[in-house]
Amino acid sequence: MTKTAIIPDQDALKRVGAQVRKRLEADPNAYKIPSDKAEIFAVGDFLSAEECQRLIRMIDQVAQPSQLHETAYIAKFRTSYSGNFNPHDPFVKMISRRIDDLLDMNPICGENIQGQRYLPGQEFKPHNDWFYTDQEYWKQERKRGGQRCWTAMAFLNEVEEGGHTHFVEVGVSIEPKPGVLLVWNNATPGGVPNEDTLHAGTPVDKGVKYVLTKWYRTRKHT
Ligand SMILES: O=C(O)CCC(=O)C(=O)O
Ligand SMILES: [Fe+2]
Repeated sequence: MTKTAIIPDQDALKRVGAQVRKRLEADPNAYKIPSDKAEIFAVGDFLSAEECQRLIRMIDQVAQPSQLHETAYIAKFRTSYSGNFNPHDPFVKMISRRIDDLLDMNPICGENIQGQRYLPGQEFKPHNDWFYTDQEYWKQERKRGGQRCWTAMAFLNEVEEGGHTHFVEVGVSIEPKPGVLLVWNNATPGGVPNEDTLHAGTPVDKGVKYVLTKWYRTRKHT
């Protein structure tokens, strides 16, 4: 007897994949990283130096109270500080909309933008941004917008040493450059969560690293 695996949100992943790909491929500012394993694009100067500074200050403000807490977390899976920006802040809204427009993504599918700060020694170990649909948490996430389709991540500063975004299976390691936005499809063109999007924020060896991340769902995020 043959068994056909059901891939949750496959049709939507396929459709949104095609929509965003079309937009990015037509954008002269979006550089496609050569790979047949995953669709990854880089957009230079997506954020101005002033915008990066302002976002860094916002991350520092929200990160302050958890500083003691976060040093105790070193050596775990995701050792950086992370927190949501205020989604009602006009400046955050403007940046968020600009990302929606760049990707031609429906704004209702976007999660709140997250800020992250990595101090020396901190990292985000290899992971996929898409959800494992055989896990307990999927029961919730399925109802909250479903599978994650695209990720947009911006580097906000120069890091003295380390802190790359390393796509382990694709074999590319991207060095933080302020204002650069990385965008990738978490699924294959056929709408299946793509194992080859496995990526890490490698340990910061020297300096501090600030990034923002916006994940998109295939359906309305709630
Ligand atoms: O900091 C990085 O380079 C990676 C961040 C990341 O993977 C994420 O926010 O999902
Ligand atoms: Fe990630």
